[in-house]
Amino acid sequence: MLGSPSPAATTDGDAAAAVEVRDLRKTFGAGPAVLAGLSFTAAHGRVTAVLGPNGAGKTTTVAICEGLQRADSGTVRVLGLDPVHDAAALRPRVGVMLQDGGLPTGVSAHEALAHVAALHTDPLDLRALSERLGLTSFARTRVRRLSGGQRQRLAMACALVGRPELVFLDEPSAGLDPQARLAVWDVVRQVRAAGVAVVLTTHLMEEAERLADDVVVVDHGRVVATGTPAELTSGPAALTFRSRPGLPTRDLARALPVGADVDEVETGRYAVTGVEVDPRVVATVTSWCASHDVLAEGIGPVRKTLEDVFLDLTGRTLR
Ligand SMILES: Nc1ncnc2c1ncn2[C@@H]1O[C@H](COP(=O)(O)OP(=O)(O)OP(=O)(O)O)[C@@H](O)[C@H]1O
Repeated sequence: MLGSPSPAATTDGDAAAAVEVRDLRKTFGAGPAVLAGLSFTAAHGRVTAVLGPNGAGKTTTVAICEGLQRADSGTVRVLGLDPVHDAAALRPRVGVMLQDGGLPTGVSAHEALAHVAALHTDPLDLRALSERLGLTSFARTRVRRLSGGQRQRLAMACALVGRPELVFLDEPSAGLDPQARLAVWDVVRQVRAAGVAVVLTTHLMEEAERLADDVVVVDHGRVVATGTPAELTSGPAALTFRSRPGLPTRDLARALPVGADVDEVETGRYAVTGVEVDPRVVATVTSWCASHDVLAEGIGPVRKTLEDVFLDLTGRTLR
């Protein structure tokens, strides 16, 4: 099976987390704290997606877990080991896909992958892996001539070829076309099914929603929410409907139970929030519309998406 961890690999107890990060703090020079007490765990055999606005500290956190950077304080255990002191022991057990690829540029894509495979005792079958990730059509192309998306896929193959127990994927589908993205998601699901822990960063809410078992939302160097996508989006639904623009929303809110808010969320689209959407609330909105000669179309409850939750947690201001 694609991605089955090397039989030679040993796991430090199933109960222990694959990654355990406690109270990480990091400041670069005289700048503000990039990590301000960040803690999370990632479990074996699950996909953990780390989300956060630009500059939130995701890449820095992952780089510390990979042993590429050091925190000022806090603890990190990766497969029960210290990523800096135990780097040699972790190297064959952890796959890393960096945002900038970190690949040799003067060799062909196939040579680069074969080189990484040769560093491992029981690498995956290169042909099967290349086919899964669609590398075959550019296997003879020099890495420096690859497109961004081709390079991404090659970097992912290099991260997986050694049958790691844990793999870090930094924005694995950034810049990929829809076909390649689906191929990458399939591969992630396969390695998870083989028991591999996957920690990925992403800006794609759809990716997190469809792929992640656990989501960690980071902002300003701290974790602001964790949970499964279902848990994070399980809050009360909004009642939405379409009608003519400019309805007197305050007047409608006054007709509803205390705590209800009514907003025109986009031109001619309204959302009632702040109250449980029950039949009485729907009836109140409908009868208010009737008494104001307002036709409400498509009225019904709508659950929050992960993007709604993300924007609620991290705000709408550009970073
Ligand atoms: N080597 C460095 N020297 C100085 N500042 C740095 C360094 N590396 C990261 N930073 C700063 O740390 C902050 C967090 O960066 P990081 O790359 O971890 O964010 P991120 O959440 O991965 O963002 P993005 O989504 O844009 O990739 C940023 O403000 C960045 O400028």
